[in-house]
Amino acid sequence: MAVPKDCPAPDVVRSAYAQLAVTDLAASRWFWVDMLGFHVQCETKDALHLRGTDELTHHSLVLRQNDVAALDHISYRVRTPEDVERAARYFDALGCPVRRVPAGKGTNGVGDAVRVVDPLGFPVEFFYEIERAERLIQRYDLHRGAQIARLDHFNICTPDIPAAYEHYRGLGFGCSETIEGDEHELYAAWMFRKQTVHDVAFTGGAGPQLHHVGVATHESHQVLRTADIFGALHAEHHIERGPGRHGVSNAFYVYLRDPDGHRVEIYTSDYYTGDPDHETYRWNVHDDRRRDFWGNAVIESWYKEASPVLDLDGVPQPISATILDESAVKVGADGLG
Ligand SMILES: O=S(=O)(O)c1ccc(O)c(O)c1
Ligand SMILES: [Fe+2]
Repeated sequence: MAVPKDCPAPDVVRSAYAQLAVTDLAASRWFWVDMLGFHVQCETKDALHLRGTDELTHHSLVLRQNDVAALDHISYRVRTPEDVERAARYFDALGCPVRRVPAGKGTNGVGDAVRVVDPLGFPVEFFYEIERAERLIQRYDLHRGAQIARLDHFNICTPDIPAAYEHYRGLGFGCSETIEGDEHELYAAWMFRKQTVHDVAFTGGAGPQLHHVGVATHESHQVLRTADIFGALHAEHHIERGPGRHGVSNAFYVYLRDPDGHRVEIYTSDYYTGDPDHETYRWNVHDDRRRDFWGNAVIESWYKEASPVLDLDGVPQPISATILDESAVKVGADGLG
């Protein structure tokens, strides 16, 4: 994937928010607010703007009423207002669809933004300005459900993992971990701008599709509590995978599916990646501990199901078949192959 020579990449600070199109806003409110404990920063007749207890900006998740369940866009915050225009020029030079979204014309609370369909087919927004929000870190009286602290990452399904890796390297992302074959074929990668394991990760599969949104809690007992709450309310069918310990990232996790099937990971206890010479940790695809450190199998829906994505006009995008994914090789504990 070529990197434009005379168009510097925008300086991405972090994964900032995901905007999900949902078919029943009330049912989604039950899942994301009542059960998971996201805080409602702003509610309109057709959208909810939510955030975690540690987040000081307007939102990290937007749920928008729509006739189709899909990803509206993922969004990265950039370091300066000038980086918003840099993003427009960079993606324009890549030949991608680019749309400038002035403050007030896009997502509530967000200032001037640029939305693109990136070379992998994903709708992605870059912004700098966003409304500030009240500090809730020590409002323990308001911490409920899973006690979500903040958005941590996006995981995207794409048929060409090496192309995804090259695209995000071009945006200046580091690579913390990979899953590779015996000849170093790339099956998955975790990439970062903030100094943790990832802001974005790639799962081999038909794409472009959103695999999941990863949200962080402070401690593993909150991951366990999430599973207990869903069990207590006989909503256990929303639990898809885990709780467990990841090999990659070392995080403690549980995956849930929301009423539309959007996947969310409750995730905690990964690690620091901020040194300039941070080295990528490489897992072999045949290592049964890579996805679950205790060797537990990964349910097939986790590999095969994901959310479609919309283009800049809200039209669902076609998905292309996989070039190479883990199910193409015997992967032991996953029970695939
Ligand atoms: O299942 S993996 O250990 O590969 C994994 C690691 C980190 C994640 O955020 C994830 O979703 C999945
Ligand atoms: Fe994840």
